Amino acid sequence: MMVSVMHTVQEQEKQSSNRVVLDVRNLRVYYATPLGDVRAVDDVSFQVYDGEIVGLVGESGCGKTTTAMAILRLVQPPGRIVGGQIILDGIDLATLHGQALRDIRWRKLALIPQGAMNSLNPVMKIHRQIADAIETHEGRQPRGELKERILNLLSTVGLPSRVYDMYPHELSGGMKQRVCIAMAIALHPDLVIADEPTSALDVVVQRKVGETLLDVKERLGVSMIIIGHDMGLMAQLVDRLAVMYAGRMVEIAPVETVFEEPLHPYTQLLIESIPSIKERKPLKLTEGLTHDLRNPLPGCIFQFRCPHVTDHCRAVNPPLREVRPRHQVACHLYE
Ligand SMILES: Nc1ncnc2c1ncn2[C@@H]1O[C@H](COP(=O)(O)OP(=O)(O)OP(=O)(O)O)[C@@H](O)[C@H]1O
Repeated sequence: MMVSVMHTVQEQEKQSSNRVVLDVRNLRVYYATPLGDVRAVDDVSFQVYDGEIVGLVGESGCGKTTTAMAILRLVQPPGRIVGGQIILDGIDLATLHGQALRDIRWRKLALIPQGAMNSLNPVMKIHRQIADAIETHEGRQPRGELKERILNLLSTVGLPSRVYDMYPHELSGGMKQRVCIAMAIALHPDLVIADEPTSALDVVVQRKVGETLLDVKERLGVSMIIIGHDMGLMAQLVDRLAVMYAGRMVEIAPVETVFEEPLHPYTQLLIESIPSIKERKPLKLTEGLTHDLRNPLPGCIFQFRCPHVTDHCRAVNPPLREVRPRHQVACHLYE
């Protein structure tokens, strides 16, 4: 009997983790410039499952932040969403405007922006800032309940209750970043997007903030997209890694697969370039030509740096294809 109950619970968990929370389809975001449109995000598709952390990686300028801002519908001019769907719990955010969009933000979808911890208000106590985030969306709350809720949030992100009455300057960088995480989860969103949540923190604190994010995911079951460069931190944190290159998604796979058996030549070079103290390896990934994002040539975007390039790669852009469950790659080598 006990076994069958446990089995049922496991089955339910398995089923719930098969639920797609966010489905990004063929997203295109361009920035208008005097020399033509920069295709910062070009036909990007990926899914985030319930209770999953997806890490978004790729070199500077490949379109990670633009993808995140587009999901939140926060792309600023000269940027604009040119096409695609951003389906969150069955609603296409790309079609929403005004109040409908404001209702979704924070309640269903929360952002921890790059450098969030430095934008806390220096003259406002922590509890007031978290209270503001709650009351802006839910209206005024009874004092006692609000206090209890804020203390609960602080405890969820591993902060002591004395932080409630403190000012930002009294907190370390890691503590401030935890306050930002508390604000992001205050309204129980389904999905949190964190843009480089550990940059500007020292290594030990980075790991601690990483642990806090994992803990929040496990306790609240919230799904997350974490943008970053640090592959070590990604290995610690994420379930799947999504690798972007020059505005395109080139591979998305379970994190162990990315480290052990990367398929896309760019992912392979990215993994081979991770420094190791045991084995001093030469840097495989050279700086090099990419497509001009304003004037992309036909074919694969990685053709100029790819060690396996063929004429077919120069002529035809490989679409993202599923090679195994939850593992997709955009490369002609795997057709
Ligand atoms: N306002 C703008 N006008 C023109 N091009 C822009 C603008 N903002 C971003 N871009 C271009 O869009 C592309 C994607 O930028 P984005 O900031 O999304 O990359 P990223 O991967 O997040 O980089 P980083 O890791 O440095 O934050 C880049 O080529 C960038 O130069």
